[in-house]
Amino acid sequence: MPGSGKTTLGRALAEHLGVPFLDLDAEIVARAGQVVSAIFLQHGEAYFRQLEADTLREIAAQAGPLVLATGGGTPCFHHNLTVLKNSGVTVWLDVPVAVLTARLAAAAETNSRPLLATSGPSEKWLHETLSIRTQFYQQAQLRCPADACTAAAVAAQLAAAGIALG
Ligand SMILES: Nc1ncnc2c1ncn2[C@@H]1O[C@H](COP(=O)(O)OP(=O)(O)OP(=O)(O)O)[C@@H](O)[C@H]1O
Ligand SMILES: O=C(O)C1=C[C@@H](O)[C@@H](O)[C@H](O)C1
Ligand SMILES: [Mg+2]
Repeated sequence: MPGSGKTTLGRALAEHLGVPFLDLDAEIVARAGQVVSAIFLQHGEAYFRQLEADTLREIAAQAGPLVLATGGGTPCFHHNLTVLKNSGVTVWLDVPVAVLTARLAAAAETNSRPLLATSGPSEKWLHETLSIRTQFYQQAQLRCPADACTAAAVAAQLAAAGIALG
């Protein structure tokens, strides 16, 4: 979900594991030459979802281990969850709406997320969206609850499950 800590944890996990980190939204922005909000505004969500699906498939086809922070909606469109499952270990950052709301509000206050400051997801949107998306998120191989979303905790889950990267 937006604000669940994908970028923060993803970067830390990549460092912990000694592999590169990629952020799918950032890759989409680099390809499109436009920020995500501008892609949505100018071309609409369907266009963004196609770009997201295409970019994901390009990354999945790359050789070499990496940690990928997806967008919040990525696993819910264009059979992307199958692509993710077939190419790596999937991790669900299971963070309650109350925590997401507090984090997103704090981030908007610092103005680091100008879009959220004006039209970011409301608590209502977060509730409705999480309830629709849970069916996808819960298919992740690993689940990391909000209070245990650390790189070391995920690495320990990977080790306990006998999953080696490479
Ligand atoms: N485990 C955590 N505990 C407390 N705060 C956290 C944690 N992880 C991330 N945060 C904070 O929550 C906010 C959102 O984190 P982050 O940007 O990593 O989330 P995201 O899932 O990548 O968001 P987005 O959907 O915008 O890409 C940031 O202000 C970050 O500092
Ligand atoms: O949750 C979502 O649907 C999204 C999350 C962002 O990471 C972006 O991928 C985009 O804004 C859509
Ligand atoms: Mg992020």
